[in-house]
Amino acid sequence: MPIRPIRIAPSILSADFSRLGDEVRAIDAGGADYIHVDVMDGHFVPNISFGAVVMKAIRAVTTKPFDVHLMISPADAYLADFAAGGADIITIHAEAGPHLHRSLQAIRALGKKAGVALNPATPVSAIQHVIDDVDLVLVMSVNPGFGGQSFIPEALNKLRQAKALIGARPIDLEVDGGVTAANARAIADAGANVLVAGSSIFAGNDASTYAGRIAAIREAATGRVA
Ligand SMILES: O=C(CO)[C@H](O)[C@H](O)COP(=O)(O)O
Ligand SMILES: [Fe+2]
Repeated sequence: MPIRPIRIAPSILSADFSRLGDEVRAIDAGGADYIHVDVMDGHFVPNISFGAVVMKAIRAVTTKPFDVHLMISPADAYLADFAAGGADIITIHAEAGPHLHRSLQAIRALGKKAGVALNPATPVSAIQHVIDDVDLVLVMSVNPGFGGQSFIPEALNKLRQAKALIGARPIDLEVDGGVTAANARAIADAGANVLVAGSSIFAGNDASTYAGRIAAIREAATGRVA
C-alpha cells in the first residue's frame, strides 16, 4: 500500500472553458482533492492555455488546494503572480530554466509548496540535487502540452526511481498524463500518491459523471471502495 494518502487532482485543461467556474464547482463537489491547473506558454510546450488571471478568477469558487503545473520557461518572473492569485502548490519543470534550485527557493519564499516536474525524456537524476528543496515531484507520463494523450508505460519505471530517491522524505509523488481508472492501480503500486486526470474525468463535460469517475480512479488506486 502507498504510504501517503491517494489524492485525485482533476486537470481543468479538459474542462469546458465557457463554464469554467461551474466545472470547478462540479469537480469540487465530486470529490476532487486538488484542482490541477495547467499553465502553458507556447514556448516550453507547443500550446497556450491560460495564466494567473484566469486561475485567480476560479479561486473564488472552491477552497480545494490549487496544484499549479507551470509549463512555462522561464518561470521565475511569474511565480509571484501565481502565489498571489491563490496557488497552493507551484510546480516548475526541471528543464525550464538554468537555476532550478533558485526557482524552488523562490516558491517556498512565497509561502507555497514547491514542486518539480520531469518530462518523459528527463532522468530522475536531474532532480537529485534539489530533492531536499521540494514538496512534490511530478512525473510526466505524456509529453507535456496537451490533454487526452496516452499514458507512456515507461513512466512506471520513472515513478519507482523517483520513489527511491524520495525515500522517507515527506514529498508527494504525482503522475500526470493519460491517467485512467484502468492504469491507476499500477501507478499507485509504482509509488505515486497524487494522480492527475483530465480527459478521463471531463470527457463529455457532463458534471453528473464527475463524482463517479473520480471515485473510480481513487478506488482503483487504493484498492478500496469508498
Ligand atoms: O499537464 C498536462 C498536459 O501537459 C495535463 O495535466 C495532462 O495531460 C492531463 O490530461 P489527461 O489526463 O487528459 O492526459
Ligand atoms: Fe499537468
